[in-house]
Amino acid sequence: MDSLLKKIDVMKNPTVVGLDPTLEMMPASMKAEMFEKYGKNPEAVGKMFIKFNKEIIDSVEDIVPAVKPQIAMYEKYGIEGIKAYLETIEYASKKGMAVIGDIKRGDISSTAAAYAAHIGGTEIEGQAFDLWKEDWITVNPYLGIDGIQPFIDECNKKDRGVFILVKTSNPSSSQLQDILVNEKTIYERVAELVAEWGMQSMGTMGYSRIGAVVGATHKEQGEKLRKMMPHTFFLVPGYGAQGGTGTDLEGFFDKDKRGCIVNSSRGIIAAYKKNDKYGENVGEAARDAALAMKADLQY
Ligand SMILES: O=C(O)c1cc(=O)[nH]c(=O)n1[C@@H]1O[C@H](COP(=O)(O)O)[C@@H](O)[C@H]1O
Repeated sequence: MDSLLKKIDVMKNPTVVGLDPTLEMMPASMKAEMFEKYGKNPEAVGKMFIKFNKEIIDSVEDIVPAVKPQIAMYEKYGIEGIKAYLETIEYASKKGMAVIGDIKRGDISSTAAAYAAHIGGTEIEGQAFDLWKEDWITVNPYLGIDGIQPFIDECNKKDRGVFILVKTSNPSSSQLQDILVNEKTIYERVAELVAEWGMQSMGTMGYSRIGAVVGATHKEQGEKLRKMMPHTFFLVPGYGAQGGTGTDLEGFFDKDKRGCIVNSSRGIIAAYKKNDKYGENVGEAARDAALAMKADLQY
């Protein structure tokens, strides 16, 4: 936790660039080059994603503290996609960026323990393998603490962290998360549990390594959750493409303007498509969009 907070402080920028590439997002010349070299197949798409992500990372590494690759975008292309996911993580880590693996796992304890290899690595005959190398991952709390504890244990051992879904950014999040039970919504109850679970794992800067996902599209709920969870760090998706703005997020931060890292994926990585002046210059457009986001958050 402390290292992510320090990176944010040093860069004076509480944002994370979401690496959610799609085939449709790839520049035409990159598509043509990779299809020509590898054929029209998953390998070509994997190579495009690596090249595209590296361009983005190179263009923002000095102004943005973290990236959040969304594993679904890579899993869509099978093993070749996963290779691109892993190479992206390795590249971002080498550049000193924090990596939040958006994997949203959650299952019974024995299965969660296997998924926890994302954080803790895996062991074969006494030999340790750190296969995934994410610093943080996202997890789903629907199964309760036995689906979460294996991740917390590995985070505590390896000095890594998790963000647990509390109030998600999507329009139908209210369908389950806002149901009232004994005068509290489900998401408030989850928030209480996440805050309690986080007490096992406090850093030295006032925040736990057990964080919460709170959507930028829910201004009032975010403000309420900040008050309910003073030691829980928030991953805040939903900025930009989903409608969240800087002013919506003022109450998500604490009084020192800490406590959040705000994600934008399409709004940054596909910014080149929004203005003809960029042509296929993915990196320059991403940098400009990342700087505009920082300014919008008044950092
Ligand atoms: O856990 C997440 O990151 C997440 C939680 C949530 O409530 N809403 C949400 O949009 N996300 C992820 O954040 C990213 C948002 O992408 P953009 O809408 O393109 O900025 C996607 O990878 C989503 O899967």
